[in-house]
Amino acid sequence: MAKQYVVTPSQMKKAEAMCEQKGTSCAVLMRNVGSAIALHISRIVKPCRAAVLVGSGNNGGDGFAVAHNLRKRGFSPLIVLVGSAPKTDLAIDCFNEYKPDYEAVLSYHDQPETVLSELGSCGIIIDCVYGTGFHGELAPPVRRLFSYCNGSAALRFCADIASGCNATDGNADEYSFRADMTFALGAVKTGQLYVPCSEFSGDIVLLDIGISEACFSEYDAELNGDSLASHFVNRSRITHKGTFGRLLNVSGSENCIGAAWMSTNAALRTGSGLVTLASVSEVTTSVATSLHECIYLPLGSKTLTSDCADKLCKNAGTATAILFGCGVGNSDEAYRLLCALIDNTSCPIVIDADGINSLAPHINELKDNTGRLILTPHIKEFSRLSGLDTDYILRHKLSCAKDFAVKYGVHVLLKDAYSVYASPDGFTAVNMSGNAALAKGGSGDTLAGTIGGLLAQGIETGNAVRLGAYLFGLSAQYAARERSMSGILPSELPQLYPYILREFYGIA
Ligand SMILES: NC(=O)C1=CN([C@@H]2O[C@H](COP(=O)(O)OP(=O)(O)OC[C@H]3O[C@@H](n4cnc5c(N)ncnc54)[C@H](OP(=O)(O)O)[C@@H]3O)[C@@H](O)[C@H]2O)[C@@H](O)CC1
Ligand SMILES: Nc1ncnc2c1ncn2[C@@H]1O[C@H](COP(=O)(O)OP(=O)(O)O)[C@@H](O)[C@H]1O
Repeated sequence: MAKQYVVTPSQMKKAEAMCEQKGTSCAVLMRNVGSAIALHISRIVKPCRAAVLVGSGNNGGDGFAVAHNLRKRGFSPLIVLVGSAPKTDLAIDCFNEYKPDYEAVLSYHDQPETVLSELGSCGIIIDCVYGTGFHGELAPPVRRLFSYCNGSAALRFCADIASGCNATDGNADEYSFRADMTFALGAVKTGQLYVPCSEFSGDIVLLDIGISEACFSEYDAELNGDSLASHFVNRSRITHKGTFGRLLNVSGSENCIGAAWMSTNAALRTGSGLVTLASVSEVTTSVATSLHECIYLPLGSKTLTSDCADKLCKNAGTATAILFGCGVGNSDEAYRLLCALIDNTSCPIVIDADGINSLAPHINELKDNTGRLILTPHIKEFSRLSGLDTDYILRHKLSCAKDFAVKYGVHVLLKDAYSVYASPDGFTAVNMSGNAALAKGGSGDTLAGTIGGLLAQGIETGNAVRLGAYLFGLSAQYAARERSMSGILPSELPQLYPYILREFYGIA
């Protein structure tokens, strides 16, 4: 299972050049693009009339190869030249080679009205107008074309990146092509992680086009992927519960009982040997009615206070990981409890939700052994921690997470539709598993419990955080295979972990 990357267009060019040096030409890559995209489309759409919008560069060249391969799969491809005829040698060669396969070739410049009317009878539209070479703004006629496409009932796909979007910074012309699905070619492009480009991209599917891992000498981030499953703890025969670690979960308060339930449930489902829930008695009593494998440590009533620090720290002595903060309430008391745990333990501590909020005003007081702290903020929480504006964070997620992690010596999982992990030494990875089913209260609690449960089993910190985020996202995708995303609940997802691990990775 090869590593996959997030790259800028210039880093991609270097990878393509390296690929050529290793013996695979760009002409071959372009043909690989054609077959990979056509195969993927044919798995989700029945053969139909397909409009392929092509530009004059190599993204357009991809379009000629896609049309040729769609034809082989029973589609009827209509080529629409947007702008001038193909200009690059690669694109010209592809066009000439595959010309006989096309139902027709129309020039949008010469016959705009004919093109718009023909588009109306196409079941799918594939945008191969501009790829990583796009710069500036769309010309008014192209805006008109894309507005028409964006309003049509056809299923819309993009080759590499939605036309009108900048592949480096994610800026986009407001009339950019709006895809249901974008096929990122060889690597995800950095701009696709950022709004507004991410909003034009639909689902991003990364396609292998034959550029090997070794060709990527430079990249902005690694992508979380299936290889992370190898970090899952092997359950060999001669083991006992102590073999699989002990998580102390300090979560919940009178009004947030569910946060404690969801995080504890998720931790149990990762295979953690022992999970203790420390919370106010209303929470422990309530959670105990439905989670039977957990141990409970009741601490006072209504909300957690620093009065229980001694009792908590005594219990924390045997923990192999701690989760602090889901639904504990944002207060100085919570901060003091967190400090007591940091001062009196040496295991990794996941700090989530109100743990983050109560830490935020004191972030500059963090000192020494911070390398074992894992902060899992969503964008707003990260804004509180860093003082940065949420719009700025959304457009600079990679550098924001990385700079913060390095500055404070902590691990960060900056959560969003595409979450960013950054380690204290500046390594960054992006998680793209998941879907909009996760856009619900309780997802963060479930994820925090997942990461806590994995950490407790002794998985190296960065790997545990990345594996937790990846597995959690996969569970949402798995659930959405049979059910609508709207009604899938975060609390239901951990029960899918064992199925995913068995079905996809053969993990016992
Ligand atoms: N190299 C490889 O090995 C492989 C590359 N691959 C594919 O190549 C893509 C990159 O191709 P690329 O570099 O040719 O750029 P591309 O995105 O087609 O656009 C360039 C054209 O658009 C034009 N243009 C730009 N902005 C404009 C504007 N606002 N308004 C109007 N025109 C504008 C620009 O004009 P110019 O800047 O010259 O004025 C030029 O004509 C990449 O995304 C992937 O799909 C794959 O096949 C895998 C192998
Ligand atoms: N559209 C989406 N696509 C993928 N993941 C999402 C999406 N929306 C939310 N998530 C994930 O759901 C989680 C939400 O976390 P958070 O906002 O802390 O939830 P809560 O505090 O309500 O429990 C994060 O892991 C985030 O990555």
